[in-house]
Amino acid sequence: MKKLVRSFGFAFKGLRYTTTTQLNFRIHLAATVLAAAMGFLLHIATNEWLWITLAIALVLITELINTSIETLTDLVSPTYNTKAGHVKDVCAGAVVIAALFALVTGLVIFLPKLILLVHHAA
Ligand SMILES: Nc1ncnc2c1ncn2[C@@H]1O[C@H](COP(=O)(O)OP(=O)(O)OP(=O)(O)O)[C@@H](O)[C@H]1O
Repeated sequence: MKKLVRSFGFAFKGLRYTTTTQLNFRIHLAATVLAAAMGFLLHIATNEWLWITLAIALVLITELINTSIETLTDLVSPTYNTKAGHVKDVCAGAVVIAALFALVTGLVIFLPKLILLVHHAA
């Protein structure tokens, strides 16, 4: 049990490190809060919550892995190296794919509801 608590402590240390050092992660967290607020305000359905949660998790997880691999790359290759560049670029590509998935998911779920809201208000 003590070991489990310690592991959670390390995991939160990693989350804190990423939050304090990575602007992109903070932006993703802000987007998470915005999406959750919109979800509550627009009363989205259970299956829509699942899609939004999946999109949020994918973006945050890829950003965490990206930060981890970036840090490791800097440790292994502090000077310029073409392969180190590729490693970082590929990781950044994974984050972009996740972010695009989140964008499409958000648009598909929120846009029709927002359009309806605007129509009703007009
Ligand atoms: N050691 C290196 N050798 C070759 N190219 C590198 C190296 N370090 C970085 N690069 C190139 O510069 C780009 C940006 O690297 P950097 O480490 O600044 O990532 P970043 O996404 O800006 O990180 P951060 O999220 O910390 O701002 C990489 O994607 C890669 O193309």
